[in-house]
Amino acid sequence: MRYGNRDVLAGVSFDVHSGETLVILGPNGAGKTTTIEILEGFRRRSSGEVRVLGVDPDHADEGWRADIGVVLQSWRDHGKWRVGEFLAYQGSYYTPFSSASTRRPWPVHDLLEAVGLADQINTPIGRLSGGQRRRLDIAVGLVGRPALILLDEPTAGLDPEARSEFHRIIHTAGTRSDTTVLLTTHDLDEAEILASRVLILAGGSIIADGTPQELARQIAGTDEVRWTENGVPHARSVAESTGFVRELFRQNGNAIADLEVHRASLEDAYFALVREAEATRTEPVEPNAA
Ligand SMILES: Nc1ncnc2c1ncn2[C@@H]1O[C@H](COP(=O)(O)OP(=O)(O)OP(=O)(O)O)[C@@H](O)[C@H]1O
Repeated sequence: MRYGNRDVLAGVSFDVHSGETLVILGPNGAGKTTTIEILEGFRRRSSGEVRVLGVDPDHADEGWRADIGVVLQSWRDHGKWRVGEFLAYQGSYYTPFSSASTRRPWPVHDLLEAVGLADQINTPIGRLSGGQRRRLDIAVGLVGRPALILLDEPTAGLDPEARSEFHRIIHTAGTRSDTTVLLTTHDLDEAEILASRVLILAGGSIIADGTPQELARQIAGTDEVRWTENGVPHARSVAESTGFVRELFRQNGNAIADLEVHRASLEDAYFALVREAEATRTEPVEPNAA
């Protein structure tokens, strides 16, 4: 993707498999929204190949669109509509695309129940709180029971309870078991909870691609195990903490107390990778002649 003479995405190449939850991480301006918008068909790429559910999004038809759910960073304003009637209206678009295997749309009452907005069914959208509004955005993304759902920062502005409800919705609530989810977030804990795979974008390129565990191990390398033995503190960095702890207990289980295992986290990996990518992009500074 190029704006003017500036490439904002270059050499970005990845596959997403059916049923996967792919989380795209990256600093501000990395190109996450641009990537999602190209996949949605909202933005025309400058060059390259894209197939989404087997179709080029730049030449897709209504049937393709009905298979895709979208949650944008912010939805257009429909302040005077009531929540229930707005969802029924959005859902009616999907009726012609209903089949025996995928009943469309998702009935309004059930969907509002699933996203925690059942009590707001008659509330005008303009009177929803920010978090309730975000739940509605998510409901709009799900109303067609999509095969693929694309979400741009879906949990921005949600309180911790709403956030964890959202995680539950993404995992289960009525979505098809083979639903593929692609989402962007700045929340590394969320990525660790949701992702079957993580892509890290920085400066318009993919700098990492793997499961959260693979990325954490690849970068941070080791787990930290701490314990006391007969009251004496010990600490050890090990590659595989489960086996180490098993052996520790086998050898001297009764003397061991205060066991703590700190596993290498996605957060450790994320910061290490982004720092490395940013360092290699920085122009070398001329040494001072003095
Ligand atoms: N219409 C546009 N014209 C020119 N440049 C643009 C346009 N839209 C986006 N960009 C640039 O493309 C780059 C990628 O932007 P994008 O919004 O995809 O990043 P992002 O990773 O989603 O960022 P954030 O985390 O802040 O949402 C940025 O440098 C941005 O300034």
